[in-house]
Amino acid sequence: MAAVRADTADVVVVGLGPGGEEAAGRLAEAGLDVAGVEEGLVGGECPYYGCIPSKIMVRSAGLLAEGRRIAGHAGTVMVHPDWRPAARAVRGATSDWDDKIAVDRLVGRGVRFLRGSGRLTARDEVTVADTDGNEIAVRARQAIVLAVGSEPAIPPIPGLARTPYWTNREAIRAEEPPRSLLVLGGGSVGLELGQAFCRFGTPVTVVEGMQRLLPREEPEAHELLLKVLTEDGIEVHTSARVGSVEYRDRSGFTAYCERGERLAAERLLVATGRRSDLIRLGALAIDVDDEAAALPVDERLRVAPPVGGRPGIWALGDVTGKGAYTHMSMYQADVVVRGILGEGGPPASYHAVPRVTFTDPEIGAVGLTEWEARERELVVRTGYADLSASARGRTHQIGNDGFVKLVADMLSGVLVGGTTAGPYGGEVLGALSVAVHARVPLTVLREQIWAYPTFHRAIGDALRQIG
Ligand SMILES: Cc1cc2nc3c(=O)[nH]c(=O)nc-3n(C[C@H](O)[C@H](O)[C@H](O)COP(=O)(O)OP(=O)(O)OC[C@H]3O[C@@H](n4cnc5c(N)ncnc54)[C@H](O)[C@@H]3O)c2cc1C
Ligand SMILES: NC(=O)c1ccc[n+]([C@@H]2O[C@H](COP(=O)([O-])OP(=O)(O)OC[C@H]3O[C@@H](n4cnc5c(N)ncnc54)[C@H](O)[C@@H]3O)[C@@H](O)[C@H]2O)c1
Repeated sequence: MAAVRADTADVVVVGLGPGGEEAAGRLAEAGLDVAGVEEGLVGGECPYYGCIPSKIMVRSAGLLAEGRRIAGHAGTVMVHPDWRPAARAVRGATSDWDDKIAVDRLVGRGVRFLRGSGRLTARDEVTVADTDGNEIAVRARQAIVLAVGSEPAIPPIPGLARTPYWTNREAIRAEEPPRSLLVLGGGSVGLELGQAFCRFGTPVTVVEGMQRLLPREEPEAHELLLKVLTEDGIEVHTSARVGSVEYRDRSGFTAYCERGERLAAERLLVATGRRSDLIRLGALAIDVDDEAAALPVDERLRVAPPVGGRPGIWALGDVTGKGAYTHMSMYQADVVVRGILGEGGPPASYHAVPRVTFTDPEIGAVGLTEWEARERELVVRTGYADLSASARGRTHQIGNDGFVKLVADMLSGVLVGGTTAGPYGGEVLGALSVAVHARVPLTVLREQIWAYPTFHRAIGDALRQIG
């Protein structure tokens, strides 16, 4: 067995996804000796298997959909989908899943890069094992940052584990669209990728266990998506539990639902959420329950503060369970960096977390849903505006489905949440995000002039309903 080498650093960052890379780079630029540990690709899920390649696929699919909308509005056009340019663009954006550019960028910022799997082996120590079995035990003088992200959570459905199912990773690397696709999970991954493949000609079936698609968002978002996805040709099953899964080389996958449906497809995409592996991380070494769903953090993202000369332990990104988004990981990285450098500044605040599901129409949302606001016993009033009935909706014509829904707390007189669904729904969200984040008083918002005829003008229409 190879000997364990010993090393020290001011800061050890474990996991170099969007947040870990940002934190490591900034701390090194501030003059600290930073060891950055990554077992996969520097940059993490987002640039190689998540946000970026999936949005390239969504954009290519969106072009096809727009092309098909020309008929009856602006002439005639023959649309022949071709997956190859989309796959080529994905390969280009990911450098064919090679992180050399990212590693060079990181090292250029002054980070000492260690390729390997990091495991907590003491309160102040991370042991890094490379694929050859070599180990380095790195003792942190000042801080350890845990930024290990998440991986797909695979439900324990009988038969599933033995099959060659896809997760987002295989779907993103697809060299051709499947002949047919069964999607398990009607969340962001399942709906974005399902709709994209559908528009390239794949018959798609979505199976969602809860009553609604995007169950954490407003019910109106589900209603809208159910309508447009069904119009796209996607078969949607909600409140559907898959009891078992079978796979045969010739016929592909068959999923047997508990209420009797038998669903067959060439490919099965499992998109049922994410999990973080705290056992593999060695969380017990820092007295954290390694069966927990996330690392417990305080408002400064500390798992354990620095005490008695021992380094502080910080966490950021998906592993904190505060919202699995790249912007969350980057936001938390800023709080962590300020904490380690002793710069002060505001703690983390989650009252205005924005999120966008990049279906067509896009579902943007920020802050609380109506249900969440009522659960908190706020004095809730809501406003709703239908985009297709707005001036911009009427000029936009086909593809104008969408709505704006606002959630106000009348006691504090501010918006506490909202949803902007529709064409460019994620962009329209910007205005609402500012209002919820900055707690702009309703009295001030009501005086705002909303440009005519824009989609965001529907925010003004919905505000009038709140009164
Ligand atoms: C298909 C898909 C689409 C998405 N689209 C969007 C989107 O449009 N917008 C958005 O905001 N978010 C999106 N997300 C979510 C986003 O990708 C994640 O929230 C984000 O990547 C999380 O960043 P992170 O820094 O927490 O960690 P990750 O990106 O998960 O990176 C963690 C890194 O740590 C490494 N690691 C793990 N354990 C160890 C260890 N023990 N030792 C060493 N290294 C380790 C991993 O290899 C990985 O590189 C999408 C996700 C998916 C799957
Ligand atoms: N545009 C974006 O920002 C974006 C895009 C993709 C992913 N993400 C992030 O990645 C995370 C993971 O995405 P995801 O879509 O895998 O997870 P998700 O949690 O958003 O959705 C998973 C869905 O699967 C359902 N489900 C769970 N178990 C099931 C089962 N056995 N049978 C049927 N349905 C089941 C859940 O009810 C849920 O609706 C998201 O939560 C999000 O934070 C973000």
